This record gives sequence, structure tokens and C-alpha cells, in this order.
Amino acid sequence: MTAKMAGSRKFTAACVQMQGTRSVDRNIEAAVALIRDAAKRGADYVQTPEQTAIMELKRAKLFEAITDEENDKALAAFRKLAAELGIWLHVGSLAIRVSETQAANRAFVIDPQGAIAARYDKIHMFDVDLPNGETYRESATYRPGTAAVVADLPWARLGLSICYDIRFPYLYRALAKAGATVLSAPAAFTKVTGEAHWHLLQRARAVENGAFLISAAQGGMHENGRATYGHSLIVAPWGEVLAEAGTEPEVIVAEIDLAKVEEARGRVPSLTHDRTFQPPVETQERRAS
Ligand SMILES: O=C(O)CNC(=O)[C@H](CS)NC(=O)CCC(=O)C(=O)O
Repeated sequence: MTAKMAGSRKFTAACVQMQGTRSVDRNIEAAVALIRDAAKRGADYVQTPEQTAIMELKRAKLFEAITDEENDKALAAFRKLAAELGIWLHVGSLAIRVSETQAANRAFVIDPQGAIAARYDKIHMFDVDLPNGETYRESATYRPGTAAVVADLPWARLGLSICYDIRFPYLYRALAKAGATVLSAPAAFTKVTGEAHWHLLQRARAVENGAFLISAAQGGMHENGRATYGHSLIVAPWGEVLAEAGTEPEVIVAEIDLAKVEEARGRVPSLTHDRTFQPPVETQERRAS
């Protein structure tokens, strides 16, 4: 609607924060209302969280609810909505059935005509036992992706990632080296790890790559028993938090000025200072000899 022209150095980004349920229909309805709100507030690019369409940890129940890409009603609804609103819509992820026994945790970038401009399958699987007793085995259900993906928005190259990926810095280095000036990590971070690490990791990836980092999040207590951290974030390349959500569903908006990328990279050009050697690891034995 208010989409700025291609070649412009500025655009308006929004994150839609959600409290995902076990119902695909209810989640689509909630997401659509928030995306409409974001467009009304002038967003050219809107991002939704990881698992926008279903938050379900029980494998059998998940497989009853999901389909392949062609039959996915959330994807169809979001394509129609992007075209209607004339926005770039980045669906943080959907669970897409890729075989009898496996799903992909897949992000979609949808263009203002409703066409799929890019797809990314989450690479790093959250197979973790937390100290509070929460246990996750993402790889028991999902087939990890094997490729890093960038998507060209009219204003900037966008680097894709999802949630737990944020803990693997070389992925974002690869995306930045491939020209990404806006990075993304839509998430369903656990409350306990989010409290400890969320802002730190998001800001670190932005600063070390001199790039914007836009991450829409799941937040609050979910029907599946999980508590997620929320705090959707839009971070500038110098590390400032431009917009941040609380724990409840809401929309956050910020203006993305790409001149800030050159400014940050000009001040500290660490992106051009990578050394390729492996630092020697000194062991006790070596030191003794
Ligand atoms: O479970 C669902 O329904 C949605 N999917 C997820 O929540 C995914 C895989 S279990 N969660 C994460 O990657 C959390 C990472 C995280 O919290 C960290 O890195 O600390």
C-alpha cells in the first residue's frame, strides 16, 4: 500500500508476535488480523514467527494437521493476503510435510503479487535437554535444511534463518558475505533460554555482521504446554534495539534505513577482516613437552 519504490534506501518493517495454539485455523485467523494491522501501520515487509500455523509438540497430532506445500492452507491464505495488501510477507516458518515420516521447518518469503520468492528449511535442530526439565527433539520430526538462503527485497538482500540457528554465528557470516544487509531469525525461543540469551544473541549477530536483525517471536503460555519468551526484536547494525515487543501478541514496527549498514561497517569493518587460518589449539601435553 505504502510500499516504497525499488531502489529506495528505506523501508518499514514489522514483526507480528503470536501466542500460537494447536489449531491451524485459529492461528491463521490471529496472524491475518495482526498482519493487516501491520500493513495499516505502513509496513512494506511483515515477518511472522517460527511455527506461525501450529504449535504442537506431539508428533502424531502434528502429522494429522500438516500437509505438503501445495495443500497447505496457511501458505495459501498468506499468499492471498500478501497480494491483497501489496506487502512482502515473510512467514517465519510453517511445518511442511516432506515425507511419510518427516516435516521441514520452512520459512517462506512471499512477494506483493503473492508469489513465493524464497524458501528456507531450518538447518540446526533443537535437540536439547534444559535444566528445568524441558526436553526437545526437533530432529525426531523435522528434516534439517542443508543450504543457506538469501532473498532479494526491493530495498535490501535478506538473509534467512530460524530460531535455534541464531546460536551458529558462521551461518550469518555466510549470509552477510553473500550480500545480506538485513538478517532474520523468526523464533519460538523457550522462556528459560530466552531470558538468558535472546537479546544477547540477536544483538551480537547484528553487530558482528553490521546488518539489521529482524526477528518475530512466539510469546506466552501455549496450549501445548510450552512457555515461549516473546520479545520480537528489530535491531540496527550498530546494535540499537529499534523496536521490541513484550510477551503478548502484538505488532512492532521500525523504519529500516540501509545507510545505517554502511555507517556501521565503515566504523568497524570487521566483515572484511576475517582470517581463514585455524588457530592452533595448545594442549597441556604440548606445553609440557
Ligand atoms: O515446538 C514448537 O512447536 C515450535 N518449534 C520450536 O519451538 C523450535 C524447535 S523445538 N524451537 C527452538 O528452536 C527453540 C530454540 C531455543 O529456545 C534456544 O536456542 O534457546
